[in-house]
Amino acid sequence: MFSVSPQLSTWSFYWHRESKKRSSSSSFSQNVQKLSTAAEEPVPAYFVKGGSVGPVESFPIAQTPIVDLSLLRSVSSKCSGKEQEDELEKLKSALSEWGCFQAIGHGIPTSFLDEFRGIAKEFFALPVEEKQKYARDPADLQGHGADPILSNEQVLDWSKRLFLKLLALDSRKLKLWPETTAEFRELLGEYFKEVKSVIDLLQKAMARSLDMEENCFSKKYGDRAFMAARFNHYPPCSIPDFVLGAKAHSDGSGTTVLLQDEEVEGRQVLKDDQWFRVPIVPGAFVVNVGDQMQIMSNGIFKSPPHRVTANAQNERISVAVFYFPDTKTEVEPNEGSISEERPQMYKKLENYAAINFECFQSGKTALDAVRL
Ligand SMILES: O=C(O)CCC(=O)C(=O)O
Ligand SMILES: [Fe+2]
Repeated sequence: MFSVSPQLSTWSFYWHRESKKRSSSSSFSQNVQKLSTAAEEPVPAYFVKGGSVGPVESFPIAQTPIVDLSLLRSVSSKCSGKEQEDELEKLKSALSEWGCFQAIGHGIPTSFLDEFRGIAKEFFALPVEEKQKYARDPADLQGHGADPILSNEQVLDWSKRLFLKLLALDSRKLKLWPETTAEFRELLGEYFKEVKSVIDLLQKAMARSLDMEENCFSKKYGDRAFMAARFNHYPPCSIPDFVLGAKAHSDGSGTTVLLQDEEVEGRQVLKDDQWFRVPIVPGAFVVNVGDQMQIMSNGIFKSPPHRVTANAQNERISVAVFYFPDTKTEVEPNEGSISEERPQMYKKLENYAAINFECFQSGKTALDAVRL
């Protein structure tokens, strides 16, 4: 029905090891990019398998819950214990039914989010030669460009990305942080701090919503947790029904926090074999569970397949921040999520990104491969 590919950032851990093997497919990639940019028309390498995706309007709108993060902070004069319990319940049902929700009440001013989107738009609007200064090296994952191409059969995404690591601090490659707009570096540094504190709050709230010790998830991320930002740019596309801005995938992260375009829709989420359009909620983040949180919660929280449709008239941007456990910490279902009715579903594992990558190469789904 759909294929789930590993989220791009999970490839980073394998990039150096695998890059030598891929010189022929990376020249294929460059040729495809040149061809499609020159003609501004998607070439067949972008066509989704199985024909038309269908007109976007034919998909229902997702009634994903809206969770107010201000009610999840420790009980204060702002809310009663009962209000907090209700919001935790809403969070739990959102993550177990949809695997995602719209987060409001995060405390980050809308004006700051608008400014942040603005610098992303400014970057993508730069002339090709300017963006080239921040190009992804074929042997690396950080920088600007298209997704790495691992095989000639891979269907390409109608998008360009700027991928930058944020954590561990020593993995940042500042020379790839654009200097083209004066504030880019400063705003990204600020955005990182804000989103990190939202994620820290969420890890605790997710644990509490399952009646578990509030640090049981966060401590699994280890001393060298991995965090990265992916700025996505989806240009207009002349044949939107036959091309995807991002093909169906689940994120290999623990948690992903996404800032959507403020005007142009495009994200879809899969629930009960049906694709739904994710609406734009002004000032909200879309938060989704990644595969590793599905494992840590013993399958209670779902890592939802999602994708991005193409648009004939408008460009779209989004910024995803992924938070991953340290590759060396052991990830396994938390004890509190295992019971007689819900026996342990997943193995204890290290470096899920590696497993995800190997599975992708052999056409398997990583979450299935790590199931007991
Ligand atoms: O642009 C979007 O809405 C989704 C992007 C996404 O799924 C990703 O970057 O992993
Ligand atoms: Fe994603």
